[in-house]
Amino acid sequence: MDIWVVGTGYVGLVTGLCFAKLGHQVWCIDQDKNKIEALSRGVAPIFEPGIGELIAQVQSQGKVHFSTSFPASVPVDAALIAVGTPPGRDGEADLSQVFNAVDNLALHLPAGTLLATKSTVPVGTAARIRRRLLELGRSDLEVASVPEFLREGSAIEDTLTPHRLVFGVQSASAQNTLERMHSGMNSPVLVCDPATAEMIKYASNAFLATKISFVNEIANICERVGADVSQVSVGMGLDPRIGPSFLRAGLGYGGSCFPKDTRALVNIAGTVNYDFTLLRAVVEVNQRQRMSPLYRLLRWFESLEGVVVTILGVAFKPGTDDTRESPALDLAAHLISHGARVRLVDPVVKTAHVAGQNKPLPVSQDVYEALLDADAAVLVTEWDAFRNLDWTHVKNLMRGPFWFDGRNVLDPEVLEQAGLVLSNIGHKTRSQKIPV
Ligand SMILES: NC(=O)C1=CN([C@@H]2O[C@H](COP(=O)(O)OP(=O)(O)OC[C@H]3O[C@@H](n4cnc5c(N)ncnc54)[C@H](O)[C@@H]3O)[C@@H](O)[C@H]2O)C=CC1
Ligand SMILES: O=C(O)[C@H]1O[C@H](OP(=O)(O)OP(=O)(O)OC[C@H]2O[C@@H](n3ccc(=O)[nH]c3=O)[C@H](O)[C@@H]2O)[C@H](O)[C@@H](O)[C@@H]1O
Repeated sequence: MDIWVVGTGYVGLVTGLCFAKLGHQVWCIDQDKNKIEALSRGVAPIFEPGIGELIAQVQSQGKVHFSTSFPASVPVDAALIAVGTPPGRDGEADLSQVFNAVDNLALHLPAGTLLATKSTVPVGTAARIRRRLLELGRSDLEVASVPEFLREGSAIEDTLTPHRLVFGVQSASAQNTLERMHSGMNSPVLVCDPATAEMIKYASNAFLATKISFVNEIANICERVGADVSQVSVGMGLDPRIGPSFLRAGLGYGGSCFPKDTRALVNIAGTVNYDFTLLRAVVEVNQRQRMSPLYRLLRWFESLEGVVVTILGVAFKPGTDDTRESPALDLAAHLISHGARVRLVDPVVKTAHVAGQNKPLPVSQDVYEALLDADAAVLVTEWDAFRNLDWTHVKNLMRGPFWFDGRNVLDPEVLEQAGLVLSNIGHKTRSQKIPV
């Protein structure tokens, strides 16, 4: 099949490459000239495991093409919209990129082509797209919703072998086009109407976010009653009705999707006069959770004026260079506003945009250099590179012994043997010095 993918970000690029790997002819179209130039030279504009090799493979087979404009006289069976849907002022999804893409596609797609959204869009967007196409005199295009469920860091595997495919369609021919497009993927398929498909995407992200905020609340209570949240999670997860995933307590969820999609769903509910009380609480808990290292540091130092704090991890999770809504950036901004001197270290992120700073902050790639003369350290992102440090060397490098493990991946005993003091989330504090 001939497929156009509009938007070559974390979703569009991986989607386009994976369809090319499945044997389709794919055009990846993006308005960002730098991205397209890099991709045309075989250079990935994002960090994602395996992406460089996949670009090389499908480019050498002539299966993928990159362009800033819509190709003329090129056949196309389906166009996928994978542009951004960032949060607007009240948390609602800003659909300007989506409708810009729709307007452009309306000028270029031949009659009968399927136009499907991969972007996460509010319920009712497919209907709005259909109305927009009618205004533009394009009632001859099919509209569908094919939400994307990939995770950054395992995006290629998630795309080639998804846990499920959701086809939100209104006609047998749209369903047929999507089935041909995804043939080769051995995944369960749910066929439904577009509004239901759009809701499945938001409901899934909101539910996962709810699990995370729930376990974080449990963690905070564990600290106060002397229980161990890691074991609580294991114990809960052994029940197949609960399952073990998304029960890792920590600094809460970040990234380009959970924070924005939870707020967008609260907003969607509001537009139909429904107060999504539970999800509002999930969002609030997440925001509060991010601040736990700040409060712990304030109790340890009393004042943070001039205190040097090293933040380990700037990406919102390991395996990606994405810093959107990363807890590290929030924490850095708050520490700086309390007078602390913040150092950042991450294996792949090179600079960080921290609120209140007029230029991006540098991010070191050398963890030992970043810890030299630090008064305290906070692990925010659980990159493997931070798990097995030479702790005696770390102790000798640092000016103070205080560590906060925001992801519960460090062994308190090992750090204590090296003379460090470790505080983490949801465990009884071993050192009397650390108040909960
Ligand atoms: N990042 C993720 O892990 C996932 C994201 N999603 C959803 O997928 C959508 C895209 O997300 P990302 O790929 O992360 O965004 P992104 O910001 O990385 O990429 C969006 C791309 O679209 C391009 N673009 C914007 N308007 C355009 C237009 N009119 N024509 C051509 N190109 C245009 C931008 O230049 C950019 O390269 C969002 O709705 C997001 O919620 C869904 C599942 C996973
Ligand atoms: O819509 C999206 O964009 C995507 O959002 C998430 O994927 P992603 O944001 O890449 O990352 P996750 O692995 O889900 O982690 C999200 C955040 O939750 C945090 N998390 C995750 C799991 C957990 O147990 N605890 C926890 O705090 C992570 O640290 C991270 O900050 C979903 O998992 C994908 O299915 C979805 O497609």
